[in-house]
Amino acid sequence: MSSSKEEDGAVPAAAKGSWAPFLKSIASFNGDLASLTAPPFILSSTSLTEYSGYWAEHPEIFVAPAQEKDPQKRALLVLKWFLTTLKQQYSSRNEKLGSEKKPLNPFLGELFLGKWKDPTGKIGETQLISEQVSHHPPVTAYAILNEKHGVKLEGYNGQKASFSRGTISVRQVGHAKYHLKEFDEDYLITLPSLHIEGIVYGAPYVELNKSSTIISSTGYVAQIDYSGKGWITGKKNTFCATLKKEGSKDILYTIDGQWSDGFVIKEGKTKKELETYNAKTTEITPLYIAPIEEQDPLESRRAWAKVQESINTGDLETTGTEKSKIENEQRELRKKEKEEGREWERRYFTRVMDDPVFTRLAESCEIVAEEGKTDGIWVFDEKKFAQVVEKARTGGEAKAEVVNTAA
Ligand SMILES: CC(C)CCC[C@@H](C)[C@H]1CC[C@H]2[C@@H]3[C@@H](O)C=C4C[C@@H](O)CC[C@]4(C)[C@H]3CC[C@]12C
Repeated sequence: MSSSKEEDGAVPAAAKGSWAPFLKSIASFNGDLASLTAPPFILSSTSLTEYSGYWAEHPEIFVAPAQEKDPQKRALLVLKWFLTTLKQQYSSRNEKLGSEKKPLNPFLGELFLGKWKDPTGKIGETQLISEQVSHHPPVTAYAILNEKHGVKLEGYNGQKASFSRGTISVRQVGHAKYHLKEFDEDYLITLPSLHIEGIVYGAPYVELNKSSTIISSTGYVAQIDYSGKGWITGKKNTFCATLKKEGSKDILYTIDGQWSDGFVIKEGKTKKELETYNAKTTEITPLYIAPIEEQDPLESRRAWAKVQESINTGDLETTGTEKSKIENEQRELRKKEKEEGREWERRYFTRVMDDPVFTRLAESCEIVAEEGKTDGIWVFDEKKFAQVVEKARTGGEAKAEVVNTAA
């Protein structure tokens, strides 16, 4: 874990009294991030269901592999896309809001829906479907679809946390699958574990740990090793990735850099520089979502509207009251379901015990055993999706759209 003097005094003066008791409380933390009572200045008004959108904030990079005929170069483009998502996933709150924040804990069935439009017509529309498929333990499932290029990303994500030596360590449970229709090609993406730095200074930020992997059905394996700023050497958010053919020691490509800053792609043998990527200057495409009044009552921004407004204005009393209203409503729903002997029907996802694509690709890495612990695998249910699309079509629910301006 790193430390620096510049982080001293990061806790806002008015909040200083609440940070020490918070530090004490996390020392006896039980691993359930949702149950952490964080001081108000560290609360975000964004629900965790929104985080699924970080996978495709550069739609042109998301669909680029679909336009590449060479399987080796395609595997490289998938790795490149994955690396470009890291800045958004893990440091965007820090940059926008001044520090990492604690997101709103989504309720079961919560939805976050949107699309990235494409006025050029070259990329086509990319659609986001994110749904909270479990509340205890919290699990968010997502699908990101681009019909024009036949690209589909689906996955799910939960977190297991622990506290030791002044930091919160988080292991991500779940995985993502990237599918290219034209080549009938799949990529299994494992999720990096992370820890929160800067907690003692009241300026939390995320650092990624160890390594993660991308395995393709065409036999390419990418390994990404993460490291951070140490006491003496190293830069924050550093990584070093390699792409190899499965079973071979030859490195086809290397990609090195800082995921929050930029990286360089080089050819393995010759070390010839092929491309550089600047994470700071590459603009994101804003997600378009329906205006609140036209959203489904289960959609995140509509359901949490009052809580979000009160967090943003610092009205703690209303935050508490409005949050309790949602929690009580949820408790009532679960009670009723139990009495009636039924389970909440997920709108877009289904839990399966065996996913052939996952099993085939996971065989060559260590994640199979881990997945067993998640009590099944959440998959995007095309049938359910088709039914929702049909219902919207016949019901004539044309939704107007606005730019997503939230932090
Ligand atoms: C700030 C701290 C004191 C409270 C703890 C907040 C904790 C629950 C947050 C902090 C970072 C969050 C990660 C976030 O970095 C990015 C992602 C990637 C996304 O695809 C899935 C969610 C996840 C893992 C967030 C989970 C909630 C975390 C750990």
